[in-house]
Order: sequence, then structure tokens, then C-alpha cells
Amino acid sequence: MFLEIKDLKVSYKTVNGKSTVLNNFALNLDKGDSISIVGESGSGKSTLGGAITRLLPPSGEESGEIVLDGKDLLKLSEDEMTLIRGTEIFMIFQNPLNSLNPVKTVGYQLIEAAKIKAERDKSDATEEHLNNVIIQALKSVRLPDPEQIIKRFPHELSGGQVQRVVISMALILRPKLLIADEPTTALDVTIQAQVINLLKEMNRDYGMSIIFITHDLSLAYVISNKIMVMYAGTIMEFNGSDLLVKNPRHPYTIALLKSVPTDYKTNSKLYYLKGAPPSFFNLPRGCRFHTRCEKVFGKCEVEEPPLISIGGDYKVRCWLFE
Ligand SMILES: Nc1ncnc2c1ncn2[C@@H]1O[C@H](COP(=O)(O)OP(=O)(O)OP(=O)(O)O)[C@@H](O)[C@H]1O
Repeated sequence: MFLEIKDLKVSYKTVNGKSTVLNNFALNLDKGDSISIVGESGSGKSTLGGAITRLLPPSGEESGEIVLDGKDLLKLSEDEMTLIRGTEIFMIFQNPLNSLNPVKTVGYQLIEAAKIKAERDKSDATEEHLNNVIIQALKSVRLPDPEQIIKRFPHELSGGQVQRVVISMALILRPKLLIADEPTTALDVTIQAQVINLLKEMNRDYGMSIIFITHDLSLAYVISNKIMVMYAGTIMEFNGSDLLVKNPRHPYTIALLKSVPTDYKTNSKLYYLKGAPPSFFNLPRGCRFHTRCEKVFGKCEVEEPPLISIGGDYKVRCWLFE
């Protein structure tokens, strides 16, 4: 197994006390897998990314096991973890400026990434070669005028441009695991499609494993071979992308799928799921989703369902499948 997460617990200290966002969380990923984590805002998707990279904010604390290629990341020192970030794992943040140093030019930072990669591969590290590598990477993410872009500082670029610079950095570093947290939110739809295709190529051509974090099930379907649906910090359904979309089991997954607009020609009203996800300080008894569920029945209000197997590793957390 390439990535094995077991018994992961993540809490945040807040002024109202401690809130536990992930509890008993588990996830397995094979090499070359591309998995999407899908859920509404606040379901704990970014928290998972932060926990894997050990880049949670200071108020966050985590425990459990996150074993990547045989190493338990939660047991590594900060120095060892720094080495792993950028080479074995790379995270593209929702806010791309978080990934770049504001006082260094884009070119300087990309050259640093290219140097790390050349050292790791013991390949050509001449200035001319490194320069070619970064220009090529910027062209791959369809950034016009790469020679100009490399002279600028991150704040001199638009949000979409910065995001593409960060993606080009991932392209240069070719980590074993790429965690992309809503990487296309700041991009126009046309560029969004190009970036998604690029991520798919990275997965297919270099066998890079990808954890793609999104609230958009249709994007998840396009990019990943597996989808995990999260609600209020728990896994509600996990299945191969095709099966999850064509034969969704959990009422939450069904509601998410119904909310995806499919017919632009008719003026039909868009479906939306009523209500809002619960607060982590006041989780409902029983199934966390029961207050919004169309299929709710007695047991759902009293006991939280376990993850029930629907074949192999695939699971659903719903009493309907007991
Ligand atoms: N620094 C923090 N301090 C306290 N609570 C936090 C912190 N960061 C996140 N949380 C809480 O953790 C929960 C999960 O947040 P998280 O950002 O992981 O969700 P998400 O699914 O990624 O949402 P979004 O799609 O809006 O980014 C939320 O209730 C949020 O308020």
C-alpha cells in the first residue's frame, strides 16, 4: 500500500473549546491512484490535506498513523518532514499564495524546485537546463509570456496565474503524491479544463498518486478513479468513480449528484439540499446526516451507522445497507 491512513484524529483548539473534525478516519491509496475527496464546505476536506502534509494551523493537533511508502509521517521530525514535502508530497493549496514565498521572484522559486529535482535524479543541473525546465513547465500550464512571468513576484500575478505557477512547480518536482485542494477554483472554465487535463496526464504518465479535494462531484468524476464523499468529518461513501456516479448508494451522494446542473437548455429549477451541515460542537445524535436525509427512519436518529462494505474496499455509511 502506498498511503495508509489509520485512526486519524484531528482537532482544533478554539475559543469555544476543542472541536474534533476528523475521528477514526481511514484511507488507503495504491500507487498511481487518483482519489477525490468530495463534500460541502466545512466537511473536513482541507483538514485532511493539512493533516497528511503536517501543515495544520497552530491550533490543529493530529494523532493516528499516516504511512507513506513505509514511513509514518506523524513520527518524523520537522526536518525530515520538510525533506518529504516537495519531493514525496506536494500540496496545492486553495489559496495558491500560501505555496509561494512573497519576497522571491517566480523564476527564483521555480529554479529552486528544478534544482531539487535535478539533485534527486542526479540529472543535468546547469543553469541553461534548469531554465529550460521551468520555461517548459510554465508553457505546459498555458501561461503566456513565461519569460516575463519568471521575473515577477507572486503578488504581481493574478490568482489564476499564481495557481498555474504552483501547478508548474508540481510538474517540475513530480512528487509521488500530489494533494490538490480546490486547485481550479480561481481559474476560468477554459483554463480549468486544461489544468484538469494536465493533472490527469501527471497521474497517467508519471504514475503520480493524486488526492483531489473538491466540492464539485463532476470534476471529481473527471479526474479520479475513486471518490470519497465526506459529510461533517466522516466518510459517507467510498467507491470507484464510475460506480459512485452511476449507482450512488448514500442519500447524501444522491443529493450531491442531483445538485449538479446537467440541462442548460431548459429553465428547470436547480435542485439543492435543504439545511446546512451541523456544527462540530453540536453534532446530531445518530447519523450525522439524518437531519437532512430524505430516507431517514428511526434507527438513524439514535445510532451512527458504521461503514458498511458494498464490495471490496468500497463502503457506505448508511443503515439502509445494513
Ligand atoms: N484553524 C482552525 N481553527 C478552528 N477550526 C478550524 C480551523 N480550520 C478549520 N476548522 C474547522 O474544521 C472544519 C472543517 O474545515 P475544513 O476547512 O477542513 O473543511 P473543508 O471541507 O475543506 O471546507 P471548504 O470546502 O470550505 O474549504 C470546519 O468546521 C472549520 O470551521
